[in-house]
Order: sequence, then C-alpha cells, then structure tokens
Amino acid sequence: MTHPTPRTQPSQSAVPGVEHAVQLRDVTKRDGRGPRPVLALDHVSADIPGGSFTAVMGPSDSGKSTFLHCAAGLDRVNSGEVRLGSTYLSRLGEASLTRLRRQRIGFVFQAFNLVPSLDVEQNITLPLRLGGRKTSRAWLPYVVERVGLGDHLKHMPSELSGGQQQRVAIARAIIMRPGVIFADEPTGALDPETARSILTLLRHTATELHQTVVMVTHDPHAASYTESALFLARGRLVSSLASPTADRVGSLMAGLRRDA
Ligand SMILES: Nc1ncnc2c1ncn2[C@@H]1O[C@H](COP(=O)(O)OP(=O)(O)OP(=O)(O)O)[C@@H](O)[C@H]1O
Repeated sequence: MTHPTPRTQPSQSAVPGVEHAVQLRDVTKRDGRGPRPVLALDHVSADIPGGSFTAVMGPSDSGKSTFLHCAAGLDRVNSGEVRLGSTYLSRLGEASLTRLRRQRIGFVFQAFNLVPSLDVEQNITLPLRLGGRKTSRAWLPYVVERVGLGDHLKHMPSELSGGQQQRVAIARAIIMRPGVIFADEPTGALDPETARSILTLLRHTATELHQTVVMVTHDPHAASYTESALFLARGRLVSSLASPTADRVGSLMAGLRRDA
C-alpha cells in the first residue's frame, strides 16, 4: 500500500547529503534544584538524521529524559543550541515553542496518556482539532490501517488492551506528520510480546512513513529495533552504535553501569 503525501524533511544539513531532523550542539542543562548545581547534560552534541529510528540509552540518572525534554523543546537549555529541522528552539518565545511542539513534534509516553472520554478516532484526531488542521481524506484511514486499529475506531480507551492503547498514542503522534516523534520508554508498561509489536510499528513508522523517531529506553532488546543508539553517562554522550544488537547494547550498558 502506498501512503498519501509523505512528509519530507526540509533540507538543513550541516553534513552534505544528510538531512538532520534534530541537532544538538554543545548543549548543557543545569539542574539547580539541589544544594549545588549539577550538569544533567554536559556539552552534548548529536545529529539525528531525518527518517531514522534512534535509541537514546544510558544508566539510570544519565540524562536520557533531560535529553528528550531539551530536544523536544519541553525544557530550555542553559547553553548550546537545539535545532529541529531548520528551527533553532532557543530563539523561539514561549508561544512559538508551544505551537512548534503542537504542530511539529509527536509524543509517545509509557503511560499512553489517552483522553478517557474520547473514542479511538477522536483521540487520534485530537491534535488536528487542537491545531485547527485539516488532513486529506485518505490520511486518517491510512494511519489507522498502518497501526492496525481499523476495527476499533469507536472503542473507548478503557475497552482496549495496553498494546492497543499504545497504538492509538502512536497514531495520534503520526497524524500531524510531525518532524520528529519522541517516545519515552514506550514499551515500559507492556508485556514482551506486545512490546515487540509496538517496536515493529515504530520501526515501520520510520522506514515506511519516513518519520523520524527518537526513543528513550533502557532496554537493549528495544534498542535492537533501531538504526542507531546513542549512549549517555553522567550527562555526557559517551558512545554510539550503528545497527545495534541487543548483545552489543547489553555489554556496552553493563560497562557504563560499572563506571556510573
Ligand atoms: N525537571 C528537572 N529539572 C532540572 N534537572 C533535572 C530535572 N529532572 C532531572 N534533572 C536532572 O537530570 C539528571 C538526570 O535525570 P534524567 O531523568 O534525565 O535521567 P534518566 O537517564 O532519564 O534517568 P532514569 O533512567 O532513571 O529515568 C538528574 O540527576 C537531575 O540532576
């Protein structure tokens, strides 16, 4: 099945021939809440190519969520630059940043975060209504078919399994054709078999819909579904793996935990 009007990323590459959906340059994020400030992100630079599926990994407290929050414009950085496509997030005021998050970023969380009083179709199309956006007639049925929810459009979230609820959340993220989908431990609440189907769906979202997906996870098996994995330790980007396997990720993570 061909899908209607795929979104292409605008060309904004610093590296010839590579289009980056997200770029972090020398980013620091200070946590000033404790008695002495610590660097949650310590001069982190990363390039995430458009249409790729990337894992962000690291031991507990290594800065994964902070990375995601800063890359997605949920948090302001203290220094350095975050670029989404050709847009520098630090140059946006609060209203523009909120609009950008709504229109150009999709989020998928461990806890699904569906609206319980809306049915599946209403949940999926909620971002369109909030953003005052219309979409082609073919796009919604296409997305619904891709995520395997065709028979459930009129179901309420409480009538769905965890895996089905996460499919709704993924469809809701895809529907706006955002520049990037950020997924924070998307399989953390799912059994292994359901997790596998969700990871396969996320991979297809990247490869077939050319949709950039960045996933925070601590699970080496989840990372093996991605094209590349970035590793954080104590707020620093310390390693990366192309075509990561669960074994290679597992041993790298074991080393990082020993050093933590
Ligand atoms: N809301 C916040 N504001 C400022 N700094 C924060 C905030 N939340 C966390 N931090 C800082 O970031 C550091 C790393 O936390 P973070 O949640 O990013 O790690 P993580 O790798 O996602 O951990 P985990 O795997 O346990 O979820 C924390 O030690 C803290 O100093």
